[in-house]
Amino acid sequence: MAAVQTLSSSAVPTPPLLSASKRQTAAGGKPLIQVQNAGTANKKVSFDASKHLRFKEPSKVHTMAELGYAENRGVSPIGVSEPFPLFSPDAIQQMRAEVLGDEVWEKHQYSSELAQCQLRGFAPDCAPFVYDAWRNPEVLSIISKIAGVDLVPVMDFEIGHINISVQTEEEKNKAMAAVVERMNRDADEGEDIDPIVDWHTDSYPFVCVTMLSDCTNMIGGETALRCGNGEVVKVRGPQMGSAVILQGRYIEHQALRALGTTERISMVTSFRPRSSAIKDDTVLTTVRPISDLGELYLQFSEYRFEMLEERLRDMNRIIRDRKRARRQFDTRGVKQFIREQIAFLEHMDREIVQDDKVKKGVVDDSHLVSEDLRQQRSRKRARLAKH
Ligand SMILES: O=C(O)CCC(=O)C(=O)O
Ligand SMILES: [Fe+2]
Repeated sequence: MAAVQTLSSSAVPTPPLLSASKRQTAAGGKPLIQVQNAGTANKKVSFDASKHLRFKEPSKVHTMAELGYAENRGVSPIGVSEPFPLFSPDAIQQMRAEVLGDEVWEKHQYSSELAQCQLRGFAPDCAPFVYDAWRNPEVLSIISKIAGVDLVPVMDFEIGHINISVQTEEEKNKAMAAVVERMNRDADEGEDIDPIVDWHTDSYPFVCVTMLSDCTNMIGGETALRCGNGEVVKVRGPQMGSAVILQGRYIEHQALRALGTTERISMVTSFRPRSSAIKDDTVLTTVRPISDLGELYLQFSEYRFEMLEERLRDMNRIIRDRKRARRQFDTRGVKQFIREQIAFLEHMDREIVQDDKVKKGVVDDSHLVSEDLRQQRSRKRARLAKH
């Protein structure tokens, strides 16, 4: 097992293993979660960047090169940022009130092998504040500057994806006791067997992970990243109102389990480059089994077809301009362009899997790049099958 280092300077203890623990989440029902401090959230508030932003630059961003990856692996040389303050406490309360409303839990809750409880696709209908926040030009400009590339939300369905982990006070204490007991037995295999979100690469180029829970007493809860050389490093998780930006399509990562708190609710919004000229390696592997398929396929097709329209228009302009300038037709260049667009369409055809072939909650292994993580996953499957 590779050594684990911490990228951040702050001393965050490693969340150790819990042998037989089962994180309690809302599988099916809505847990009791404190939604608001008296009154704020009942008022309908519109997102206003001048009131709701508390942005401060991250202390550091780590490049792909620093993580041991080639600079041209992704769509930007930036790999991951340290956590940075983004939204005001009022904004977070407003987001919590929208996200934790009954309608969202009834209509938009999903669960998969990778993560036990997620809320998805609710923002346009049920969470106008969340929806507007992530489409706000000032917010997009902040995210883009840190990411090193101009970004837009990948599609409406992915605005405000929520990962939920909740436990009662009693479960929290039990989990802590189990960890202490395990540490005494010194049985650290270096593997978090009950992470909040297991090892994966994201389906989309960039994510912004925003914390909606109070993490003052949280132990763990960081993001583990796998470097180019196989080493595992950790980035400090964000505090309430803070965020982390990660080029998650190109870096295997895992959201480590959090101890010492009764809830960890994170909001993960996914982004793609604004420019249609930049490659779009988006896949639907991790999201197909936890989505309204019709909605996901429609939005994926819509933005990819728009990209294609723009690319074709741009290419037409180029060939007409050459003609006007009395230059020869660029046969080689145009053929290359055609091949790239064929590959672009073939990629779409592969990602849009027939509805009856998609199993709810079941993710295959194509989101894992490294052989040892694939093996770790099959060991875990075997272990779960026994219980
Ligand atoms: O909850 C988090 O910290 C983010 C987890 C993650 O990597 C994901 O949802 O893709
Ligand atoms: Fe992720």
